[in-house]
This record gives sequence, C-alpha cells and structure tokens, in this order.
Amino acid sequence: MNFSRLIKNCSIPSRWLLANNIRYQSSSAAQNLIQVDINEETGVSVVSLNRKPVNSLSLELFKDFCGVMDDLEREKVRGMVLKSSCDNVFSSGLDITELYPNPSEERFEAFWLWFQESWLKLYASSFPTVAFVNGHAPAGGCVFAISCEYRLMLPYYKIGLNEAPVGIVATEWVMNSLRAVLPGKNAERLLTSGRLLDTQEAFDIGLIDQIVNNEEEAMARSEEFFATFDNVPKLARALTKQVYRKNDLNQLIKNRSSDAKQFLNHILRPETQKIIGSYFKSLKDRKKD
Ligand SMILES: CCCC/C=C/CC(=O)SCCNC(=O)CCNC(=O)[C@H](O)C(C)(C)COP(=O)(O)OP(=O)(O)OC[C@H]1O[C@@H](n2cnc3c(N)ncnc32)[C@H](O)[C@@H]1OP(=O)(O)O
Repeated sequence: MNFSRLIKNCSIPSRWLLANNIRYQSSSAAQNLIQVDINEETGVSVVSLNRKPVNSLSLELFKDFCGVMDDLEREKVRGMVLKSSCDNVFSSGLDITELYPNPSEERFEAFWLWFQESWLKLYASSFPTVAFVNGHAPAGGCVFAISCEYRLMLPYYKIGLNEAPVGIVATEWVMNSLRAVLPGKNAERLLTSGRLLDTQEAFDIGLIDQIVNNEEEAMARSEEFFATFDNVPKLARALTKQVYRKNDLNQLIKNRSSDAKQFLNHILRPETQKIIGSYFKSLKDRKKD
C-alpha cells in the first residue's frame, strides 16, 4: 500500500493549513455533494452537506468538502456554519459501504486520507466554525460537529460516537477532538458505551453549546458567536486557535500513514467485518419491520 504517495498528493500544510495548496478535480460536480451559500453582507458562509438521503460520508464527499474549505480560506470568510440539507439527519457517519464488505486497499487508502484531510482542514480552519446539528449526528457525523468551535442543535435528535457498538475503534485524533469539547470521564464513557445522546442530554453534559428551535434561531446564534471575534485581529485569532489545537493536529499529521494502516487492519479483521455486516443488515431490516 503506497500511503506516502497518497499523502504527498493530499496536503500536509506547513502552517496549519493557512497556506492551502491542495488541488483536486471534483469527481462529483454533477451531484453537488456540498452546497455553499456565502452571505455577502455578513461574510458568513453556510455549508450544507448534501448527499441524500442521510449524508453518509464517502470519499467523494470528503474530497468536495476539502475543496470547499480551501475556497473559504481563500475567500477569507468571516465564519462558517456547517449544516445538512437532508431531512432529519445532519450526517449518518462514514458511509458503511466504504468499510464493508472488505474494501479494496486502494479505495480505502484514498477514502481514509481524504477523511483525515477533511478533519485537518475543519479542525484547523482559520475562520470560526459553527455546527448547526439539524438532524441526527452519529459517529462520523458527530466527528464533524465536535471539530467545529461551537455547536447548536435542534431538539429531539441524537448525537454521539457510537463507533464501539458498530465494532469500530475511534482513532486517537477523534478522541482528542472529543476531549477538547468534553473533558474527563464523560468523554471516555461516551466513547466506550457508544451511547447516542438526545439533544437535551447532549446539552446537559456540554457536548453541544445551545439548543435552538429552528434555522432562523440557529443563524442568529451563529451570528452572535461570530460577533464575539469582530474586534479580534483575524490572524491573531486564527494562530491562537491553531496553536491551541497544535498537539491534536500534530498527533495526526505525524501519523497519517500508520493511522490509515491501523484502521484498515482493524476493519479487515473477519470479526470486525462480521459485526459491521450484521449492523448494516439490521439498518436495512429496520425498514421491513
Ligand atoms: C475512526 C473513528 C472515526 C469515525 C468513524 C466512524 C464510523 C462510522 O461513522 S460508521 C457509521 C455509523 N453510523 C451509524 O451508526 C448510523 C446509521 N444510520 C442510522 O442510524 C439511520 O440511518 C439514521 C438515524 C441516521 C437515519 O434514519 P432514517 O430512518 O432517516 O434513514 P434510514 O432509512 O435508516 O437510512 C436511509 C438509507 O441510508 C442507509 N444508511 C444509513 N446510514 C448509513 C451509513 N452510515 N452508511 C451507509 N448507508 C447508510 C440506510 O441503510 C438506508 O438504506 P436503504 O434505503 O437502502 O435501506
């Protein structure tokens, strides 16, 4: 498996991704997997995940997401709100068909490296980021949310890191992102139990920052969050964030290849494949009941 070649093609930015140099030809322009709406008046960009029906996260979606993040860095947007354009689902997490049955090494290595790249770009973005969790956000969906700086969520949905029950071990960089939001024993319990929390529970333990009742309210709260930085020089804010997050970022940047290999080895274990397979089957069977 030639990880170093792939990593060279992905960016490992020298200055926490402020100097974006990744270029790609979108393989999915026709599908429009990510929608971007920049408000010229406020400078705020609303980025909507748009992979119907449930925003499961595929290689193509990650590539397009990275392209959008690069564009927003170049445009020097004032802030980004990340949401979903699917009904009732923010994101259903990694597309299980990327993991099961037995993915090819070539596809998996590209998939994983673009997932890493998406996290790096989001976690280290120079502009402020808000996740508007307007639907369920299990597993990889929650990873997107906790990588943002502020989380708003609609009532009656579920959020959490349910990797363990699906037979998957969350990687260290995912654990670090959770620890940055939820310190101490709550983070560990959430990971080891894999329990999904409803909106109120997520708010009570601090996984989300505010509960909002509709999109209008979400945009108003986001604006208030962005306004807290209006008097802070952009570069100083960005560097403060990136230095604060440096250890988490470095942990992945230094270990991209081994992280991918480890995850692939785990996924390809027959017992892991079996658990993911029966989980996937139960998802499909749910509809028949
Ligand atoms: C290394 C650690 C870091 C990150 C690792 C993460 C691992 C993962 O992310 S694994 C994925 C974990 N995701 C889940 O456990 C969520 C599974 N999905 C659901 O619980 C539900 O789909 C939902 C609550 C999100 C939405 O429910 P809803 O009733 O609205 O829709 P469904 O009918 O269930 O789904 C529609 C359609 O989509 C298929 N599907 C759902 N999720 C996924 C997925 N993650 N990957 C692939 N496909 C998915 C579902 O089977 C349905 O397909 P059919 O229409 O063909 O039946």
